[in-house]
Amino acid sequence: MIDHIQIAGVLDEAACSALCAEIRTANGRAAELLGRDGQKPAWPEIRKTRRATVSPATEALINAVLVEHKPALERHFGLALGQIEKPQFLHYREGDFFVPHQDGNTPLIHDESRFRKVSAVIFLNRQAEDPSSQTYAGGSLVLHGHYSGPELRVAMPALPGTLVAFRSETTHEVTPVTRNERFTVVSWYRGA
Ligand SMILES: O=C(O)CCC(=O)C(=O)O
Ligand SMILES: [Fe+2]
Repeated sequence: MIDHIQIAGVLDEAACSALCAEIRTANGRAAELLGRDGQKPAWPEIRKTRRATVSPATEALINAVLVEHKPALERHFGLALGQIEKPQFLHYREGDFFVPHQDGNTPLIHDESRFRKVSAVIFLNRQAEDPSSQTYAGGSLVLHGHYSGPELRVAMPALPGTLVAFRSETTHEVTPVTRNERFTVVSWYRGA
């Protein structure tokens, strides 16, 4: 079992569509590793995605959603959560991906990421194999089981408006997008 939680409907379909449109047209840049402002772009063999700069109102909307669902995550993971990191608004185009990685909370790495306890991803559009202008193919968020256990890979269903959260030390990846564009918002809850 890979500890995670899915909460459907944190944003409605209209809000998801509006967000996708805003991310697509907003200024953006190659996303970094760790998401630190001013950091040099990630090596393209590790992470390839565009990070958009959205309006303050949109950022406030997402912050409110992340705050609203914090108690459910605290109950699920049995953790007291504190600060929420600045959300990232991600736009994956064909060929974009993020190799298997951990977001933080690993005792081996002593950087900002050690404060991250729970990672959250909000899906903004739908993954589907049959072509439609509204959906994308590939681009699965796949959680990996702990290396010490049986080999386990669990793809998260990408439903617009669904929030998926997992412990930040969980290895996960985004497989390459093979058709169209994928939109997500990601953020991290730190320990209280
Ligand atoms: O876009 C996603 O589904 C996840 C991205 C991710 O793993 C990250 O930004 O650390
Ligand atoms: Fe991640």
